[in-house]
Amino acid sequence: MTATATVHDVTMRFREHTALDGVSTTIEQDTITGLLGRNGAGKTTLMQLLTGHRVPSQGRVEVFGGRPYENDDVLRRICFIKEGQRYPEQFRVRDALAAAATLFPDWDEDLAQSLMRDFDLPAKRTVKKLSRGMNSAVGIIIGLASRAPLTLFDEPYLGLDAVARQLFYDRLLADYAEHPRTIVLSTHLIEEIADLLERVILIDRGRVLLDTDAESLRDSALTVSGPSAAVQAFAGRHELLHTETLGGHSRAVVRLGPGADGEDARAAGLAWEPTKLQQLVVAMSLQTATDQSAPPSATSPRLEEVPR
Ligand SMILES: Nc1ncnc2c1ncn2[C@@H]1O[C@H](COP(=O)(O)OP(=O)(O)OP(=O)(O)O)[C@@H](O)[C@H]1O
Repeated sequence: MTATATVHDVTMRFREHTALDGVSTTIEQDTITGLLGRNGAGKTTLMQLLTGHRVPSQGRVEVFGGRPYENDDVLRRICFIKEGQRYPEQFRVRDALAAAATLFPDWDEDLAQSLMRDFDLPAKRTVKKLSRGMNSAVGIIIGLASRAPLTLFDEPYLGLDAVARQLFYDRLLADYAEHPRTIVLSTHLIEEIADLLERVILIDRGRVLLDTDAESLRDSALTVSGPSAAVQAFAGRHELLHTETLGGHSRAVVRLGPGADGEDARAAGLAWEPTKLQQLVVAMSLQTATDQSAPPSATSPRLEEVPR
């Protein structure tokens, strides 16, 4: 495995608030990584560090072997599409794309034009007259057509309808297959992108809860149901993440011990089904929420905006 980016024991503080707390991870080359987590978990902050928009309070971030902050050699290989990205108001759509074309050495104009048609974007309309979804489509087109060796999409969907989102996933996958590169995607629409992901990083309250390949993650948890006593006994042999009980019947999300699979649940007299990525993420995030009686922010007297 070759790393496109490595994050070594990174802490990011905004005055009293710790947005990232001792985070270490690797973004593997030519993979699609999903950056998941609840609101305020620290996803955008991590992306800002990877793209040189911020410098960590502690620790080290390396992208393409160098520190990204003010490092042109690294930054010209990165495309970062932010949530609700804005463009200069006087720009027409085609001006925004033309500006992007000058920024990214691997820009593919044919791809940009074909995506314009897919998303039905009017080239001559000024960006200030675009709907929210159309504005997001401009970001998605730039992100894909940049063919940047490291492309990050931070919740790129604001206002984008289901058809346009599906178009994004399809075109991303098709272009990635032909031109492998490193893609990081943060989203709350987990089930929609679950099949796209090769790696998953789950962040919760500034810490990494999960950092694994999507394949083994899919096999690592089961949702079991049956008589409460049997569910409890089964969960006791593995790791219980979440449970719901009604009458004498329980349904639980269980993280399996080594070598275990659905057959073990069946042998225990339980019905089982694979746990969807979204269920797993919710269960793990809720588990840490109940484990920690007070959220970290409760100990922060005041949150203040810290300018760059
Ligand atoms: N400039 C800032 N000044 C102060 N606090 C900040 C700043 N930027 C982020 N934070 C705080 O850091 C934490 C992590 O924020 P971040 O934007 O990284 O979360 P996120 O996982 O991207 O959330 P969301 O899914 O809601 O976009 C939050 O508590 C946020 O309020």
